[in-house]
Amino acid sequence: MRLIPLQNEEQVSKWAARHIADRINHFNPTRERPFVLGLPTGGTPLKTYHELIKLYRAGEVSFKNVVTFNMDEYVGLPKEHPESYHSFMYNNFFNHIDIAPENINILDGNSSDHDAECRRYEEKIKSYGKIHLFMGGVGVDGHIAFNEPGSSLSSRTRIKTLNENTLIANSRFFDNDVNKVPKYALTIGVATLLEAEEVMLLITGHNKAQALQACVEGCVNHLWTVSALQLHRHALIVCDEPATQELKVKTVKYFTQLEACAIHSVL
Ligand SMILES: O=P(O)(O)OC[C@H]1O[C@](O)(CO)[C@@H](O)[C@@H]1O
Repeated sequence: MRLIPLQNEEQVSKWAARHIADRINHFNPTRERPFVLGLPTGGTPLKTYHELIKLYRAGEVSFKNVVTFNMDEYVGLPKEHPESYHSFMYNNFFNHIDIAPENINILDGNSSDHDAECRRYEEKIKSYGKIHLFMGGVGVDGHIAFNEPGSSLSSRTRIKTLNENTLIANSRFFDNDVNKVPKYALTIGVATLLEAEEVMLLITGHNKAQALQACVEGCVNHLWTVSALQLHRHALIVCDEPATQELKVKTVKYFTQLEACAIHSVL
């Protein structure tokens, strides 16, 4: 695991956007051999999307030969709803870059057969071989994608019931009315995420400090599904100072020193 402790959200988003652009450029994708990028929604990655758009406009990265897979989508919310993850992704990212529409993959939360939709998604990922880089965030309770506490660490893409913490946290996007938040979502599984070649999580803010601690210092535990990242060969956590509040000083120092002198293998 690499932990990149930075000062603030702005530094986190610039670092993460630069990392994604570097990975794409180093891969040198073509139509026949695209770069496959996994993407999240939520408040945390918003600034990273802004930074990626800036890099695209500056000619420093192109998404022409990039295929994307989103982590999750609410069940039963029309695609056109302003809070659907479809709307989020198009409004905040896809409409501003040169990605081909046919290269965008988002789970359909309105399909008539959710199990079949989840199987189709897994198959589609497999058809590209693997996801090269999956960016993610984390819930206050340590969930990755919508893998709520207690989710199997070997789970695949499926329908999940959202727990009360998540409904309350996400009610900020639904007029602060918890009853307006969809109760279910389709989500990639923990195992689906772990199969990506590299996983980069953005963890910012005081309210994510316990999740970061569980991820870096805790035991691998299904109650904090983010801790499954410890099983990944190339897990990368980019965090700000407020998120490190629950980590030991020794832990932060250790990872800071490592970054100062490490030689990173090329994936
Ligand atoms: O960044 P936020 O808004 O705190 O969201 C936390 C997490 O909740 C989810 O939206 C649920 O999937 C994740 O994708 C996200 O990382």
